[in-house]
Amino acid sequence: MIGATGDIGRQICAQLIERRVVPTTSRLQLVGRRGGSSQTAAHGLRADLRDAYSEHAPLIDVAVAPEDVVADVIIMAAGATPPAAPGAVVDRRELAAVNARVFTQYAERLAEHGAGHEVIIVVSNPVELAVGILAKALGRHRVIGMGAWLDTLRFRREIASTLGFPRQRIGGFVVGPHGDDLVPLWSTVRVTGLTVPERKSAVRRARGDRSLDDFDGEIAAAKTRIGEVASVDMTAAFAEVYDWPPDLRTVTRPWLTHQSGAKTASGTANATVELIDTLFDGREIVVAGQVRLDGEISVAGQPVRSVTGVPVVLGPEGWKQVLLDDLAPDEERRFRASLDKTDAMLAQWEL
Ligand SMILES: NC(=O)c1ccc[n+]([C@@H]2O[C@H](COP(=O)([O-])OP(=O)(O)OC[C@H]3O[C@@H](n4cnc5c(N)ncnc54)[C@H](O)[C@@H]3O)[C@@H](O)[C@H]2O)c1
Repeated sequence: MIGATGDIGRQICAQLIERRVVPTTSRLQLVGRRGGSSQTAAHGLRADLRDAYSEHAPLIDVAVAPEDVVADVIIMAAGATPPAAPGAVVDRRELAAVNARVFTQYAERLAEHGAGHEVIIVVSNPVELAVGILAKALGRHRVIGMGAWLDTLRFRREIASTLGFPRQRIGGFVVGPHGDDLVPLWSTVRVTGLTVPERKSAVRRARGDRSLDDFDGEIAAAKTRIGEVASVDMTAAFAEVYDWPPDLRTVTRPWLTHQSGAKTASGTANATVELIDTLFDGREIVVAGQVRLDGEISVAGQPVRSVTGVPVVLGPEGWKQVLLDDLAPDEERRFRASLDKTDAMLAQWEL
C-alpha cells in the first residue's frame, strides 16, 4: 500500500483488514516515504491497525523505499491532492508534475526490483497520468486505475436512488477519464428484474430529456450554483444536489464532498477494496478501469491508443479484453472529446 498513511491509504488499509480481504496469513506492507512524515507515521499506523484488528490482522510491515516494495498486488495512493476546502484554487498542472515524479520513481524501481507479475491498482490522481507512466514501465495489462470503477459505482448508486432500487440491481458503466470529463453511458444501464420496455421507461424517467452534448455546460452551471450556496449553507448545497439528474449528481456530489472539507475516502476505499477482493479471489469480473489501450476499440472511427476508462475483464494477472458495445451518438462524441483532452495531457509527458 503505497501512500498508506494518507487519508485514502488509511481507509483502504482499514477496509482491507476489516472486510477480511487480506487473510491473517498474508502480508500487508505499508509504504511511506523516506525523509517524509509518512516514514514515521507508517510505524504508528501499523501499531494502530494491529491494536484495532488484533484478532484478524494480517502480518503488517513497513517499507520506506520504492525498491523495498514486495507484493502481488500494489496499490498506488501516494501523492499530492487538492486541498479539501471550499473554493480552494489549485494549479492542476503543478499538482500533476509533483505526482508524476512519485509515479516515475515507483515505476522505475518496480521495473528494476519487482517480480514482474505484480498487479498495480492506481488510486492517485491524475489517474490517467499515473497509469500511463506505470504501464509504460511495467506492461499495460498489469496496471489499472480505479477512478472509472468509482465513477461507475457512483453512477449506479445515483440511478438506484432516483428509481428507488438497491444499487445491486443497477448495471451500466462510466467510461473516459476520472473527473469532470467522465462519460456516463446511459446506453449501458440495466435494471435487474425489469423487462426491456420497463427499463427503457425507467431510464428515460431518471435521465430526463437531456443529451451528453450539454453535459459540460450543466456541470459548470451546477458547480457555480452549489459553490455559491455552499459558501453560506452546506446543508442547503447538499439538499440542492439531491434533486438533480443521476449523471449530474455523479460528478457534483463528490466535488461538493471535497469542497465541504471531508474527502471521498470511504467511497474510494470501497471501490479499491472491491477490485482487490476480486484479484485475491482468482475470479474474473467485468469492471470499469483506466487502462492503456492500443487500438482495442475505436471511438468515432478512430482506434484508441490512449489511457482511458473502459469496461475490462479483470483477473489475477491483470486486465484482459475490453467489453464495450456500440455507443449512442452523444456518448461517442463526448468520449472522443475526452480522449483528445487526455491525449494532449499525456503528450506533455511524452506518453
Ligand atoms: N481515483 C480516485 O477516485 C481518487 C479519489 C480520491 C483521491 N484520489 C487521489 O488519491 C491520492 C491520495 O489522496 P489522499 O487524500 O490520501 O492524500 P493525502 O495527502 O492524505 O496522502 C498522500 C500520502 O502520500 C504519501 N506520499 C507522498 N509521496 C510519497 C512517496 N514518494 N512515497 C510514498 N508515499 C508518499 C504522503 O506521505 C501521504 O501519506 C491523491 O492523488 C488523490 O487525488 C483518487
